[in-house]
Amino acid sequence: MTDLELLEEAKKARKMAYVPYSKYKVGAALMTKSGKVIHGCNIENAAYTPCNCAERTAFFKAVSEGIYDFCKIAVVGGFEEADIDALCTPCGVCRQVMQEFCNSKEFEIIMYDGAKVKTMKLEELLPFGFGPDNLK
Ligand SMILES: O=c1ccn([C@H]2C[C@H](O)[C@@H](CO)O2)c(=O)[nH]1
Ligand SMILES: [Zn+2]
Repeated sequence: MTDLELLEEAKKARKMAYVPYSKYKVGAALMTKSGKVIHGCNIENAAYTPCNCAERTAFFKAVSEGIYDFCKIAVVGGFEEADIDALCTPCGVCRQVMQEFCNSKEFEIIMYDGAKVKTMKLEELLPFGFGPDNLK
């Protein structure tokens, strides 16, 4: 699957976003090394703190099913009524979750601003990250 196709999967995932508070819908499509795609959307909460980002929804869905061989993730975000108009970069918490399960030199984050695709390695988004290797 190409990066553009994975972005299309993220757009499909975005349709499920539960965002009564921010109205900002995010979709993620997480791909494994064997080509399986796991969708995630952001899920908000009246108490705000329990809000879950689209990226973490995808990761936790996968891990809860025993899937760990992650290859890349596509992320798209934008306000409910608008299209995807600006780059939606993963928040710090989601970057940390990626660090837990992915090789930061290899794992790619694919983003889209409505016109251009931007692909970054996790290592670029989270330099000097603290992860499982630090506790070995
Ligand atoms: O990369 C991001 C950035 C934000 N959000 C969500 C969290 C919240 O529901 C809304 C506004 O921050 O967007 C994500 O899901 N992923
Ligand atoms: Zn996040």
